[in-house]
Amino acid sequence: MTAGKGLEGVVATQTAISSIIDDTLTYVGYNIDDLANNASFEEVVYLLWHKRLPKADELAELKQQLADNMSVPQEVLDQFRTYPIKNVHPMAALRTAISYLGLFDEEAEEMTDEANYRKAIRLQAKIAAVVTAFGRIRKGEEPIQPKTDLSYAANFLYMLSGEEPEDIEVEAFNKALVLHADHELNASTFTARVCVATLSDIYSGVTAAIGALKGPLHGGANEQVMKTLMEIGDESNVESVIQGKLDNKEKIMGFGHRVYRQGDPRAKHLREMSRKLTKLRGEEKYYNMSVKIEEIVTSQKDLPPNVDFYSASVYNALRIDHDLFTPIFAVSRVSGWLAHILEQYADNRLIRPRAEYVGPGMQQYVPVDER
Ligand SMILES: CC(=O)SCCNC(=O)CCNC(=O)[C@H](O)C(C)(C)COP(=O)(O)OP(=O)(O)OC[C@H]1O[C@@H](n2cnc3c(N)ncnc32)[C@H](O)[C@@H]1OP(=O)(O)O
Ligand SMILES: O=C([O-])CC(=O)C(=O)O
Repeated sequence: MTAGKGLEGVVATQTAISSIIDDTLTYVGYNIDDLANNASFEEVVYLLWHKRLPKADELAELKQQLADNMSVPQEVLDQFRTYPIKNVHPMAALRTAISYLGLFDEEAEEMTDEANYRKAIRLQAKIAAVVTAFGRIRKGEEPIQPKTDLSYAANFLYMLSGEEPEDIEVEAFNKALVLHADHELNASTFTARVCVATLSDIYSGVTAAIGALKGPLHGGANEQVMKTLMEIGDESNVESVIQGKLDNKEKIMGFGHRVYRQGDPRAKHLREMSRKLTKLRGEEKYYNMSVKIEEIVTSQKDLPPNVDFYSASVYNALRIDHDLFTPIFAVSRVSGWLAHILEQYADNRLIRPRAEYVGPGMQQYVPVDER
């Protein structure tokens, strides 16, 4: 029997990295609420890659390795200045940059566990530098070198703005990174696993995953949520704009989910961060508009917000350009992609399902001048 068009409900592999059971999300058995409230992003990276939480010295070592590996070859930065068209989307630039980075990695084709782990560290470190450098270079600003004494979350914000972030900004950004790190067999992770199951290399797997994350039905939704908030503009317009979209059968970005039915457990953490940060900035309208949208969509369509919905107003309050929201998702999710890539290599089988043929029956070839 043919599976549903979107493979809904199909269990395509086994994983020990994360699970969604009865709308509860866990990373290696730890509830996402616990991790969001307590863990640093670096701890989560370690957890996903080693399937256990790090001891203090192991965490310190990983933090050091990430900080030490953030520099990016000059050639990768220089190519950001060469695009023939204006307004290249940062996800397109990121996809190219990660693929290009592979050309500077002496171990790119080395398939041992040790080499793959070293590449995972390099990719996790460099992706933050790539996204922040692109965000600056396109505005005519120079990239900023990371500070080795800052956390991963703080370094990202520092490399983007050039200013050391406040504690609350680091808290919000760290939480967002923790919440986006992994999510079972979502579309981009599945893409990464399919790619490396051919025994292709890590750079190919991550590049493919970035392409899948870019779309607005997946990671690209966070930028679209901000677009909706900007279009609404003012709290008084929420009802008319959202009702208009629903009447037109348009999707409201940041709502609905393929797996969650009662709601995405990550959304409440981002909602609370959005409340706090927008208040601090005197920009409560983005939070208030979001809450109103949630009320309308939940009551009319019975669709709760997903992780992308409140992350938009959080990143906006962190003064991040709207088209960098999805690259930030990739900065976090690469940790999950890498964990899944390593898990796939460890027990590999080519992923190659079948398709049910629904085209014409047998036909006779007719030469072109007789057609
Ligand atoms: C990190 C992430 O990837 S989270 C998801 C991010 N994506 C988005 O926020 C984009 C908006 N949401 C969507 O497009 C969808 O909810 C998806 C793609 C996430 C999940 O889609 P599916 O599991 O395929 O749900 P499906 O499309 O079957 O939706 C069921 C019904 O709800 C409707 N629906 C689903 N999402 C929305 C939405 N955001 N706004 C309005 N209606 C919606 C569908 O139109 C459909 O209605 P119908 O039965 O009358 O045709
Ligand atoms: O799991 C999914 O389909 C999408 C999602 O929420 C994620 O990737 O975080």
